[in-house]
Amino acid sequence: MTSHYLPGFANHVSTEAVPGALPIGRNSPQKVPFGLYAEQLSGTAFTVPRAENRRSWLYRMRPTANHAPFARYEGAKLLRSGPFDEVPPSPNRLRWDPLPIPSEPTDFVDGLFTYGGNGDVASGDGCGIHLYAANRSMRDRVFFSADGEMLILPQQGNLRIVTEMGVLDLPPRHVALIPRGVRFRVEVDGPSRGYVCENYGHLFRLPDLGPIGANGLANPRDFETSVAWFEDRDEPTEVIQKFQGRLWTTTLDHSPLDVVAWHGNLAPCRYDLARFNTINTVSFDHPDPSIFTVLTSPSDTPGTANVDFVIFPPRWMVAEGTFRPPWFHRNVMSEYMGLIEGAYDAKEGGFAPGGGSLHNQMNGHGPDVASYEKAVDADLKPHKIENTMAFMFESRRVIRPTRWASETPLLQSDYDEAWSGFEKARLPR
Ligand SMILES: O=C(O)Cc1cc(O)ccc1O
Ligand SMILES: [Fe+2]
Repeated sequence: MTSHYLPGFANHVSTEAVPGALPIGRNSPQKVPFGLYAEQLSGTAFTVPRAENRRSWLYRMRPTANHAPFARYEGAKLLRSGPFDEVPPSPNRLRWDPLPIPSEPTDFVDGLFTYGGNGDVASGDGCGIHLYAANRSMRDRVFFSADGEMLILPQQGNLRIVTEMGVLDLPPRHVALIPRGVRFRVEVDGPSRGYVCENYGHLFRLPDLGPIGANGLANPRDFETSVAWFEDRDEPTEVIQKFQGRLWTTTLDHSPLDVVAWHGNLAPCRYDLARFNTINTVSFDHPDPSIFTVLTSPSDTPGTANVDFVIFPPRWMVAEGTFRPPWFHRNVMSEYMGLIEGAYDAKEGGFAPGGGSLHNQMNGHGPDVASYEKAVDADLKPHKIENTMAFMFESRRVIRPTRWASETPLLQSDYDEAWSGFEKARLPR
């Protein structure tokens, strides 16, 4: 199996795995080539403005509609959805050690652990924040979320995400975006761990660039969209769906990854975070982290994101007369952070790849004592931060941890110590 890609973010593309499979000039001809079945998959309401409208037409070997009833699925026991009301949301700064790789055979679906989230799947806003830890590929089963699109960030292990609309190879430092409803299986090549943002709200899009201009940050051409690929496999295949926060299962007598051709602007894509054109100060002061936004899911209030996906990539630090790491702050937005590799410049210890932290609305955080002292004493020569890739899911709504995330021994009980022991300022007498 080879994977190929088409360049661009949310472009209108046409792709066929068998020449002649894609109808020309109309979406739903009386007779589809080869007896394929035409199916529209919409990601936005039909009548949203054209610039926001996302949908694709799929041409498949059997209609999706042909299935037995779904019954409740009892795996993935720690997967949760909004509303997140198992425990009162904590104002405390929380940090978790890396999620261990399971010792039992576990695939991507059963290896999903929800740390928290906000909003509500029923009203279509907010997000769920999950980690996965898996050691085997999904076999004879596929998954989809009817509750939101899934942003997947591997931290350890290469993923191959085999979807209805093509194949994405996804090593660490890449991100994949799988539209709501698209069925996929995740194949692993060994112990695998990573982060998932399940976005219940408006679809992720590239942020506006304002005075930055027409280029910069994540450039559209660097997103890679899958091309049509299918399997003609008449073997029992389980379909697990997440619907209104719960998992459901049914079994088909064939693989539903049978889309021979498709066209449209709603499709899985991937992006190599190394392509991010990082923009930062060349004078003084540490900019607001919005300068590092890769993708944003807007809310209905302009500039106030349902979720921003933000990265802290390798970059030159050149600011003069400046405290260079992130400053102390209390924000109206809430922040979940994870680490793909290396270390983060605001934390000298305790924030490890595969771990995570949560800093909720109005609760003070910033550099720990050790990174503060190091930065205050630093010789401010140009300096390159290398071998690092932290990220943030930042949201207008408080991120409410799940019961599991609030009670797991992975939660660091001493996290507040990161900010204890700062010397009192000395005022002139
Ligand atoms: O480390 C954090 O808390 C994230 C963060 C980074 C930054 O550069 C500025 C503000 C901010 O919240
Ligand atoms: Fe922060």
